[in-house]
Amino acid sequence: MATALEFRDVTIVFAPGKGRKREAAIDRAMTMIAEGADRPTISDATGVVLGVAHADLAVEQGRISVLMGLSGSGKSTLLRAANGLNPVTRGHVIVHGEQGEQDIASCGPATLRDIRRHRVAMVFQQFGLLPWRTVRENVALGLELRGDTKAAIANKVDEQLALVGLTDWAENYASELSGGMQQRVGLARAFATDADILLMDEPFSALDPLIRAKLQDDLLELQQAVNKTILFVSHDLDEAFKLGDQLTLLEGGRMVQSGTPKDIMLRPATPYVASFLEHMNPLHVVTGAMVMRPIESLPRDGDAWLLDDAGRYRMQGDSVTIEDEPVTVTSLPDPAGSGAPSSGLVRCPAATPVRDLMRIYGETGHPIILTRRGDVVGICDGQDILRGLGDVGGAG
Ligand SMILES: Nc1ncnc2c1ncn2[C@@H]1O[C@H](COP(=O)(O)OP(=O)(O)OP(=O)(O)O)[C@@H](O)[C@H]1O
Repeated sequence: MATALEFRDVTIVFAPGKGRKREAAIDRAMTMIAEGADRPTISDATGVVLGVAHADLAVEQGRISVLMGLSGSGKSTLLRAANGLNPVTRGHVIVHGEQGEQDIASCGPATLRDIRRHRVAMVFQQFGLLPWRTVRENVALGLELRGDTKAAIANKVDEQLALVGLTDWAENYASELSGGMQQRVGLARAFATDADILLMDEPFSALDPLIRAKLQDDLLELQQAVNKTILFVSHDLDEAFKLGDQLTLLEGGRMVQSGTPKDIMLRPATPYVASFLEHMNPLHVVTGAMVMRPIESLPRDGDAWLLDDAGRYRMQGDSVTIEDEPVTVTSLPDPAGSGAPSSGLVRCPAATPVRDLMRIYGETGHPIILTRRGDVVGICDGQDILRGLGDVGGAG
C-alpha cells in the first residue's frame, strides 16, 4: 500500500515576537520538548506554546486516518500543517506523488499553491454554502475559482451530485434544502476537487446525531466511490471508530498511540487512551472488520471458501451454496436502514457496527459476508460477534 501523506518528526510551536529573540526562545522550547516537558512548563519558561511535538504518521493512499484527543491536544494544529496553514517549526510534511516527494514544510509559495490546488484540500468546518446559489453552482464553486471550463465543470458536478443522491435538487437554492442535504452538497463540493487528499476538521460536529450518522455513511460511500485519502479530526469516539482505518490519539501535543481501531481497542497504550475508550458503547464502535474472520484465514476446497467449520457453506465467486443448494445473497450497502431479507445470506460493508450485524444474524441465522470497497474481506457469525465483543470487554 502506498503512502500518500506523511508527517516526519513534525514539531510545531507558536512563538510571539520576531527575529533572533524569537528564534532563541524556540530553541529553548525545542530542548525542553525533547526532554519531555509539558505545554504549561514550556510556556512558562519560554513564552512559546507547544502545538505538536515530534509527530510521526504515515497515511496510506485511499484510507481514512482520524486524529483524536481532548480539546487542545494538537489535532487541528497537525491537520493544518498538512496544507501549510500552520508553518512547521521542525520536521517534514511529505506529500507523495508521481513527481516523487514534496515537502510542504520547506517548499516555496508556488509549489504550495500547486499542492493545495491539486493534492491537499481543506474541507472547512461548516461547509459554508452560499444560500443564493443553486446546489449545482455551490458544488461548482471550487472548480470555477480554479478556472475550469464550463463543460468540464458541468460533467464533474453532475457526477458528484449523482454520488450524493442530489441530482433532482441541482437547480434548487441551497437555502431550500434541509440541514442534512446542505451538508451533502458540501461533501459533494469537497469531493469535486482534484485533490486526492482531503483534510476535514470536525465537519459534522454541529449537527444533530441522526443527520451526523447519515453524513458519516455518505462520507464512507463517497470515499469508496472516489478513493481519496482523508485526514479527519474528531473528538467523537463513535465517529472516529466508524470512519477511521487508522486512529491516532494525541495528548498535550504528543502522539500517544496510532493504529487500527482494533489495535487501539484491544491494546490501549496508556491510561489516557484507556480512559478515552471507557466512554464508548462497544455496540456502536465495534465493527464487522473488528470481529470477522478474514477471508484469507478461511479453509478452502478447490476454488471455494468454506464459511463454517462444518463446511456446510461454500462460497465461490459471488455465489454461495448451503449443503450444495444455491442460496440467495442480498447486498445491504446500508444495513442500519434496511431489514434483513426473508431468506439467504447478507453481504454488507465490514464497517457495519456489530449492533446491526447482531440484528441481521438474529434474523437470517447465516454467516454474514463482509466487504470493503465491494470486495469480500471476511465472514462473521454469532460466535465471531460474541468473541469480538468479549475481547473488548463489551459482551457482559
Ligand atoms: N495560532 C495559534 N497561536 C497560539 N497558540 C495556538 C495557535 N493555534 C493553536 N494553538 C495552541 O496549540 C495547542 C493545540 O491546539 P489545537 O487547536 O491543535 O488543539 P485541538 O486538539 O485541535 O483542540 P480542539 O479540539 O479544541 O480544536 C493549544 O494549546 C492551542 O491553544
